[in-house]
Amino acid sequence: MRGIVKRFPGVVANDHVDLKICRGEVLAILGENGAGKTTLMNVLYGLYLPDEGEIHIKGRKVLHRSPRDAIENGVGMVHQHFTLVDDLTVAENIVLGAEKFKVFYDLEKLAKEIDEFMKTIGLYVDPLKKAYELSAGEKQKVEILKALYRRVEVLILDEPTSVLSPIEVRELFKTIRNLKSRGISVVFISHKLDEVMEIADRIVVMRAGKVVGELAGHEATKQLLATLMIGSRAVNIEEKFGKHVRPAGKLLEVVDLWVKGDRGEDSLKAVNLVVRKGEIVGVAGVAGSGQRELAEAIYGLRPAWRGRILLEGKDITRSPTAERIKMGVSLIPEDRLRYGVAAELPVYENIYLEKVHLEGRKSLLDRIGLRVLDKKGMVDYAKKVVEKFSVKTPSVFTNAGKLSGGNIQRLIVGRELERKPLLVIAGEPTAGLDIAATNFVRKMIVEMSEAGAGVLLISSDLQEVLELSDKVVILCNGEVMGVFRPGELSMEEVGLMMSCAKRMSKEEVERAWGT
Ligand SMILES: Nc1ncnc2c1ncn2[C@@H]1O[C@H](COP(=O)(O)OP(=O)(O)OP(=O)(O)O)[C@@H](O)[C@H]1O
Repeated sequence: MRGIVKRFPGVVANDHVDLKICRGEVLAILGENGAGKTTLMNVLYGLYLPDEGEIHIKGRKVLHRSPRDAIENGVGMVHQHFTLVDDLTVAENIVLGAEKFKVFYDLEKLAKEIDEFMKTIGLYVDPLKKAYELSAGEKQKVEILKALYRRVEVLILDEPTSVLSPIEVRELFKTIRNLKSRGISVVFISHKLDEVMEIADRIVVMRAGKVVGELAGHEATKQLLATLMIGSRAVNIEEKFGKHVRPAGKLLEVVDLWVKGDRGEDSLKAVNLVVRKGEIVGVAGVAGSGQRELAEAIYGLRPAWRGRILLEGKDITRSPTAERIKMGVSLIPEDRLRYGVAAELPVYENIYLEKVHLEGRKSLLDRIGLRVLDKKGMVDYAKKVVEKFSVKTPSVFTNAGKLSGGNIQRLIVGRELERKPLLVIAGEPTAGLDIAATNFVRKMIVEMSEAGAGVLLISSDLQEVLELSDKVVILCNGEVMGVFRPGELSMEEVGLMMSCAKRMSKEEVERAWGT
């Protein structure tokens, strides 16, 4: 890629970028939120036409007007948000849209063909499973297989590990090494320095739309990478967050909670849970163990068919979400693009969304159902949140969907924390955030708890859960496997519980909640 320039209203996302990708290498692209990584790869993948610059593949100048052009030229991309069709099988998803795909086909024959294809690649998912039955790791495998089926030679993975459990990350790395040995080039976008240093042959660092540094994987140190990414500003890459407050009375109590998942299965079974004022309770588990359903049930987005949810002793099991918000419950949803923002609304309206519930019915007009919004007040408030949480956006009038992934996350975290909730349900609050923003959000969460709020911290980053939480609960298959304080169990025991291979007795769990 030579001299790539891509401008959006108010920002130069890529500012004369040169980038070389060699055959059979793993190239990592690092950079702070909004540095321009995804834009550059979207240009390569034909999602955006650059304003200036050229792309050459194997010495030939190409023009990628659409992903179809890119795929034809051997470039594939797996986005952070998967694009599989839920109701189709793995085999159908892999061939869907490929040139060889026919409208009429024999599913069994197709499955057999795909079965063989997967075996030659060394990457396997049951071809007859429906996409909705797959775990995040399996979905990602299917996305990779989909690209490989189209014979791509360059595979772009945008933050591929942010949705994976530690075991799935190991598997992905095995896959990447396997692809490399077959001469396929992998572009790896990530914020996790350990992962980048482990897997990358070469690392390119971007800052404010420009490439500011390049080094070989084996030369990299965390400090070096952080300095390149952030420039002269100092950043503490291993910042620790100690908590100095003792949890007080019960804030949230979940009693014998049973909740159905999207497919009617029991995704939470007899879950008991207590969050005290000033306490951070971490929820750990392999993705898809019931974490999302737990968050949604407490926030009122998913009904409980058995059990009770109490907030400060008041039964809110059947209360609508709006009422829970008024009572001080706040949610940072894990699927931020789908549930976190209204992409077509400007930043300021997104920030104000929940405050509308909070302010109640003030005027007469309000009471007859006509709400008068104070636009200047909304804009001023949004500006304050944007500044405090360093949301990078051309202005508060820009549509939220136009922000980079990390900046959307900052917006949501800012909106939720700024209204000083009583209970914060934080789903993957630091996924996709750069080092500075991760530190900032962790610090905010600790500060909120120190100010007396209760926090339910749901995170697939086990290190994060162990570091921040007063107590940790492990979910597997929708059941509580254990409750403990960080340090009380070995990592091995934690791992066994995460895979349902070990569970604490009922009495032990009850005792742990009681303390
Ligand atoms: N479709 C778009 N319209 C307007 N602005 C955009 C669009 N896509 C990206 N931008 C802007 O371009 C800049 C670079 O965004 P990009 O998504 O490439 O960053 P990134 O390095 O991938 O960040 P992150 O780590 O947060 O995902 C940001 O300021 C973003 O707001």
